[in-house]
Amino acid sequence: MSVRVKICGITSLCDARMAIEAGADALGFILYPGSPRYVSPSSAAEILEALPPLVERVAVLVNPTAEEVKRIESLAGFSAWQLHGTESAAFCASLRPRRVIKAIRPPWPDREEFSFPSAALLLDSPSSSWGGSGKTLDWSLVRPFVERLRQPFILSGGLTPENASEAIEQTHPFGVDVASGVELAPGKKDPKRVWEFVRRCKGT
Ligand SMILES: O=C(O)c1ccccc1NCC(=O)[C@H](O)[C@H](O)COP(=O)(O)O
Repeated sequence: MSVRVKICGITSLCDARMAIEAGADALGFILYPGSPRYVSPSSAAEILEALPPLVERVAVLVNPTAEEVKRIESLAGFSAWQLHGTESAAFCASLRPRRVIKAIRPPWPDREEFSFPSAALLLDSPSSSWGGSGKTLDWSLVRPFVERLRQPFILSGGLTPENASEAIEQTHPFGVDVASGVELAPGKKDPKRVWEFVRRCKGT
């Protein structure tokens, strides 16, 4: 099975279409106003409405309230919810039956904590910002942690077209996620790097 690829930090329809054409399985929209890749829920909604089917549409949030999730849900057709802050396992579980992707960073939390079936874990690198840091995760920390996980995991943190193959070989993720490694500038994707990233990840 080829590795699923999520291109994160999409801010325009043009970049969304380009990433899908390149072979991305999922697109991430950062609804956190502090991010240089911020897109408002209403702008994201316009992009989502113009997209073809069979593409995962991921809302990326930092410490949202349940009301905020409901408000965004009423505006835009997201298919998964990526939580990038300090959300508890109980909060993630409270969002069921929505599909939740919980971002975590080393030192890893107790693996039992996030083992409910609707969740995937996204392993990101330690950083002083919430995400999109471009810092590479120490891949040697991954296998010992994921060995007994019951759900799939997504590798992220400093992935690029140049290091993607090695990262996948070392960690065997279900999926990979990239933001800054395929950009011309924060919030603007580089088509050449997106295509090359997907090609390296899927081995095509
Ligand atoms: O990218 C951001 O600006 C961001 C801000 C706040 C929360 C999450 C954010 N990004 C989420 C992602 O899924 C990134 O792809 C992930 O952190 C990896 O980023 P990068 O190291 O730049 O590939």
